[in-house]
Amino acid sequence: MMTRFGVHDLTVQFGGLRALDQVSFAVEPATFVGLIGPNGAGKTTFMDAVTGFTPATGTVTFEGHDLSRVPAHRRIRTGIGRTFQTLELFEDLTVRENLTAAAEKSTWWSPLVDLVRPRPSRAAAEAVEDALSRLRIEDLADVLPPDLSLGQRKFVTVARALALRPRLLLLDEPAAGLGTSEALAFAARLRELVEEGLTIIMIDHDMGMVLKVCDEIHVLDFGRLIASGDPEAIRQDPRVIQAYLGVDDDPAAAEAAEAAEAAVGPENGPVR
Ligand SMILES: Nc1ncnc2c1ncn2[C@@H]1O[C@H](COP(=O)(O)OP(=O)(O)OP(=O)(O)O)[C@@H](O)[C@H]1O
Repeated sequence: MMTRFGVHDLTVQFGGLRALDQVSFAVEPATFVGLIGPNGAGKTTFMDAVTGFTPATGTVTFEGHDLSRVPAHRRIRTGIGRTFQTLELFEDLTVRENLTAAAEKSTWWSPLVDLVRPRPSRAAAEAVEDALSRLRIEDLADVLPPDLSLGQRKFVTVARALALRPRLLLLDEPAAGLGTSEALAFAARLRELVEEGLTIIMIDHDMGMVLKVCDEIHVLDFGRLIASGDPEAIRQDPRVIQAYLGVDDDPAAAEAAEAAEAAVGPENGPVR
């Protein structure tokens, strides 16, 4: 089977700080990948390097193509989508209009097209309806963002990324701020997208959730990949436990360590 996505020796240097240090791994299609690590480990930098938002050395390959020299806006067109930690939507546009704005791939001639045909293309309109139905949020199509709950906003943010029909989706803390059960329900919906063929790489601080829904997990610490494996292997990996327990003056790390410990029980196997 062709590897859908891979990074090799991916490295990002910010002045004297090596935020990402020779990270290499491959991801097979339709896999749910978790990317975890303590604060400042380099997780967001990884997403930025993959999508071309930050300069990096090493290689990024996707579906047989080397994207390393491809600029950020063109990487999106190759089928890589992402969400950001901030949930910014156009607050005076409805959910459907927000998705449509994202789905319309702009080109140098699109302002001219807008003059003669100021309506979404059929392909974009279809992609929007498809994204709404895949996340089962058709009922939110005409709602304005200020009227959305936090949980609904999370779904809309993912739907907006789906409206560009990505085959690989990078999610940066998509469930942040949700309560445990709401986060798990949200992750279960993401899991369904993976079952339908989408590949997802998700950053999240909620170690318990990542261990429950992901097929494989990569752990970063100080920019280095310190462990890779399935949830069971990650649970038991001493370097992972050390990375989380080692930074005990960091409340988020302490919280993650507690979640990791709580997730060790046999009743916490992966949900499928
Ligand atoms: N533009 C930048 N310039 C300089 N240093 C940066 C820049 N962006 C990130 N860093 C540093 O790079 C390191 C990795 O940051 P990054 O945001 O990728 O970590 P993270 O794992 O996503 O952390 P968090 O869990 O807090 O979001 C940190 O030490 C951060 O301070």
